[in-house]
Amino acid sequence: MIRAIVTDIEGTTSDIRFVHQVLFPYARQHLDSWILRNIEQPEVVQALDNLKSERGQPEADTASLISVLHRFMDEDRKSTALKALQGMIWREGYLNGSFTGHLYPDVVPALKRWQQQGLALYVYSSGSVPAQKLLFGYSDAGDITGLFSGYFDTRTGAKRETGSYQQIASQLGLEGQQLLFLSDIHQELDAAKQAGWHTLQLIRGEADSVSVHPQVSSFEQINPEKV
Ligand SMILES: CSCCC(=O)C(=O)COP(=O)(O)O
Ligand SMILES: [Mg+2]
Repeated sequence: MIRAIVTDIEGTTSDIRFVHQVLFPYARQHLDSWILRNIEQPEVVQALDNLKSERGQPEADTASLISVLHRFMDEDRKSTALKALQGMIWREGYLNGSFTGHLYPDVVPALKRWQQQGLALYVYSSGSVPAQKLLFGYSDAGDITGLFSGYFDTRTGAKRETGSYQQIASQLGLEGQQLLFLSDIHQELDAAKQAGWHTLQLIRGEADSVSVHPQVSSFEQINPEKV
């Protein structure tokens, strides 16, 4: 029996185009000036120190770190340091009204229904936990953070690694068979399935004929009692 649902964001609750055509360009456009303006903020120092560690370059200067961050953005690298900094930059965009977090219209009614059924709801995304809270806190449907009991990001591990799902299950005190993971990416679902989780693939756009996971095109089609 499913006790908790863990959802991906990009391509699952929210349009990939919002992430790739709104959020990522905003971070790219503001990255250099934002870092230089905030270089002494402890969370920025921490993220840049983490980037130096990720790169094995403890002596790297700010200019070379900024250039690494641009390369990571070009490659859509799920670097924890980049994701932390993107989240900090997006905060300004949400607060100044540049954008709101996109949600497919079927998402909030389903989340509310599942919560009323007694299921606990969680998020697992490569976006940092603060970035996840911003997207759901300043979403098209207003602040829906109250629907979630917790958030996981790459600090728990990469989304295509089975160990990440074992780690999340252990932190939630649940068995894999009590957990359902929703994602658009079959490699992420493969990793979750390997950890014993139930899986459902969201097909919001292009078909995925290689996937072995059950597929739906909307949260409306999901009945957690029948997975
Ligand atoms: C918090 S929304 C931004 C998501 C993001 O930064 C990202 O890289 C999406 O990665 P995911 O693994 O969730 O597809
Ligand atoms: Mg996704």
